[in-house]
Amino acid sequence: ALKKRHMFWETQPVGQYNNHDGDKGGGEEEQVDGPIEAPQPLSDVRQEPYNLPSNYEWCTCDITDEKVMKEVYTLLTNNYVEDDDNMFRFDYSVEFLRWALNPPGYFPDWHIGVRAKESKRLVAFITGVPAHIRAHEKIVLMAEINFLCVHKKLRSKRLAPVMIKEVTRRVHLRNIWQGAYTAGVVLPTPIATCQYWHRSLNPKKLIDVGFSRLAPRMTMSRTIKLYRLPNETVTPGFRVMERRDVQAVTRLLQGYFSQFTVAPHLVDDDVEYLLLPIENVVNSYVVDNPNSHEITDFCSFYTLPSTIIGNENYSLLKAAYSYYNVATVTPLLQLMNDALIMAKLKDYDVFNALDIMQNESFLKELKFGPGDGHLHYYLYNYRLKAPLRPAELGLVLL
Ligand SMILES: CCCCCCCCCCCCCC(=O)CSCCNC(=O)CCNC(=O)[C@H](O)C(C)(C)COP(=O)(O)OP(=O)(O)OC[C@H]1O[C@@H](n2cnc3c(N)ncnc32)[C@H](O)[C@@H]1OP(=O)(O)O
Ligand SMILES: CN(C)Cc1n[nH]c2ccc(-c3ccc(F)cc3OCCn3ccnc3)cc12
Repeated sequence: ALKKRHMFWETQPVGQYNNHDGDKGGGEEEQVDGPIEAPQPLSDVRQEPYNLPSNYEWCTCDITDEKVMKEVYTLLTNNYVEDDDNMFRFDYSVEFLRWALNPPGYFPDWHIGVRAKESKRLVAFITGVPAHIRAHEKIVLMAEINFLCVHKKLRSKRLAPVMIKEVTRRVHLRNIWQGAYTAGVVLPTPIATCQYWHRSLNPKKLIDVGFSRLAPRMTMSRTIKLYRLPNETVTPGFRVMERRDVQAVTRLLQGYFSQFTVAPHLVDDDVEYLLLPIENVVNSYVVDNPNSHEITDFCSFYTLPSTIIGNENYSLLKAAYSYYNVATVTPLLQLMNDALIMAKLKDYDVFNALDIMQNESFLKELKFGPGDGHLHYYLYNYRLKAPLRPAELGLVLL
């Protein structure tokens, strides 16, 4: 069969199919894990931005500026990722975007926009945030790339490669040479391909909007009963995470991540920033053992609604996404069921999870159903000897 050509990606330091009959390049010599290209001297990095089509200009989007954030929000809510049937489109909120783009050590000039010179309208966007990511036993400072978006009216003009080269250039100027990203599309070359799963919390709404369908021989009332959850959690000591829990949660996470081949390397400041609860952005809970007062377990989910495209009764699908969860005493199944109970109490319609980490151990039993697509994980300028199984992945990108 004809192999799909990637005229841009074949020029990039990513895993390639060298000859196009599909067998892996690299021939006989042993593939080792590690950078594909060596770092360049900073004086060799292109100093000026890449050329944009005339009538367009680069801008740096200041995420502390309310007006700019509104423009970013509006571009994304109208032009960002849709599901395969174009029924839903991610609706990242302004608070969520500010949280996602502002982690400790962030670089303002990695929040890159493209504006039309005349109207000054924001027509494209791409972001990077720095993160320490461990691959096997190596901790590498990488750029996590996200929110690549070109306005629907400017698609298929090869603008995306320019955006990618520009963010790469700015990352290089900070002496960082690796990147990490995920996408629903297949590109050269995934380090892992994961499946997403959905757990209905409000089955009636999900069926009304066409997100899910009534199972054969099931009535609506039977379906509502099937997904019903108690209105309080069952684990003794289960409570909202507080600042005083940060050190304990960091220790739990570092221990938990050590089993995965690729995982974030989080320190207290990261945990405090990423995992302390923020209303409508991220919810996190600990199990504080009532006797020992030891923090033995942790679970979290983030808030990412989707616009329901063209439905007259509902405009928004309120979705919770499983984030990081560590169970050392409480069974993971019970901990995640408590997370579902909290999500239902907070009026989410659906709870989503990838089959990464140990998630496969609870998905079916907690009545998750498989989603209709995949999420592919990628590293830039870093080769892994072999692709990973989802269970070997400990990294969640927003
Ligand atoms: C050292 C640090 C390194 C940092 C950098 C690391 C790398 C970071 C990489 C970025 C990671 C982002 C992660 C992220 O944000 C999470 S994935 C979400 C991406 N965004 C969306 O899906 C929003 C809706 N779609 C759009 O806005 C456009 O369709 C986009 C902008 C996606 C493509 O615009 P377009 O008008 O439809 O297309 P052209 O401009 O004509 O360009 C076509 C070329 O773009 C390649 N393409 C398409 N989708 C891609 C995707 N999701 N990643 C990478 N490449 C993607 C495609 O394969 C082709 O190249 P090829 O000919 O070689 O096949
Ligand atoms: C990760 N981050 C980079 C955003 C992103 N980009 N591309 C994607 C493709 C799938 C998922 C995803 C990840 C986990 C999950 F449980 C469900 C998902 O998508 C459902 C299908 N869908 C797509 C859009 N609206 C609904 C996220 C993303």
